[in-house]
Amino acid sequence: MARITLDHIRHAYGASPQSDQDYALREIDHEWHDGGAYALLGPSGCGKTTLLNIISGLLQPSHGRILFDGKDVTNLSTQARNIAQVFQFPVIYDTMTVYDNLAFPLRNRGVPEPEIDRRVREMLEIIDLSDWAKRKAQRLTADQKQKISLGRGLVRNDVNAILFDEPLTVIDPHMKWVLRSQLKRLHKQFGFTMVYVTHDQTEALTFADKVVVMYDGQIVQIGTPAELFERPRHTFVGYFIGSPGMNVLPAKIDGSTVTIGDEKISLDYAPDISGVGKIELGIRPEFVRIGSEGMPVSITRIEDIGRLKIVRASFAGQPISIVAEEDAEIPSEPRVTFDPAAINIYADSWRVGGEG
Ligand SMILES: Nc1ncnc2c1ncn2[C@@H]1O[C@H](COP(=O)(O)OP(=O)(O)OP(=O)(O)O)[C@@H](O)[C@H]1O
Repeated sequence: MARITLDHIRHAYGASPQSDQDYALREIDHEWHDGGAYALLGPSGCGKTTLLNIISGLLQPSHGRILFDGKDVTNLSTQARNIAQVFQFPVIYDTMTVYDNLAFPLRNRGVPEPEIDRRVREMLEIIDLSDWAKRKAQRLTADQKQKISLGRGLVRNDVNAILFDEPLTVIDPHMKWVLRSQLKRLHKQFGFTMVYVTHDQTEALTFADKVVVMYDGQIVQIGTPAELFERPRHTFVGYFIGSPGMNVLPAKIDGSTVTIGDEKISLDYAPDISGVGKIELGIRPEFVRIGSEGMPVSITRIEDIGRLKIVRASFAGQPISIVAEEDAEIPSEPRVTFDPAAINIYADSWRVGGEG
């Protein structure tokens, strides 16, 4: 397995790019740990597949280098980089048996037959296809075929990294959950370096130790699920992670006092906002308390979601979401307070000040 260094990578699909907008990937400069499980998460078109293809060698970046364990592999093919890939749709040999499909990448590398047999049988157990080993792959369902693709990616233990591009799209919801848990277990057991592309936050947050959030051709934050929830570095991370997403309210700041409409909130620090245009306060709906204390709100709608309810309201002329316990009493003249430790201040969309 390898440590992956993305050394000042940029990529434009068109010739002679002029501005940032012409780049599918703007500058990316990061090092990913050997044995880490990373999820690349972001909306359609943000550059996830472009970055994955640069790591695998399917695409040469317009600028920068990619290194595996410090060795420059920018000009090496996928095969020479020794990468396993699992794509959105199954890539298997229909006319081979399930067993032979799994054995294929090992036979290709000259692994001795007894070792192949041991590893293929182990993988058949993991993907729950032992009873199907002797069947031709063409008779299988789409789910089962994709399980073979996953198995083919995981059966080799000599790869530098395993890359997954939305591999569970064709899998039914219950099986998705099962396979995701199995991937996580395999990662713990074998310590593969894994990079997993998805636009589904649940998938990213359950699979990865580190989630790489991408937006508009940039990595806006790399963090644990808890870090992304508690301290979103960019307002996009706040909106994108969490359901409902973070409340982001236009604000003004004077020293340590934030003003939203006519309401004033004191911080225990004075954010450095010199020379910045747009100021916003971010607070997650889980950290807004509703009751009879604090600043007035007017309620628009209440959505019951089981043990909790989501209150949609208007605060200082701005829409705001609040998560409350199912049995929380909401007074006829409701008011809100913000948990001071959960307030984030953003200057031109990037978080400023405060610890963490
Ligand atoms: N072969 C190509 N030629 C030109 N532009 C491309 C090509 N492939 C991707 N792009 C553009 O590059 C940008 C990033 O695309 P990319 O496929 O990497 O995003 P993504 O985050 O993987 O999206 P999705 O989730 O829809 O797959 C998009 O604006 C896309 O239109």
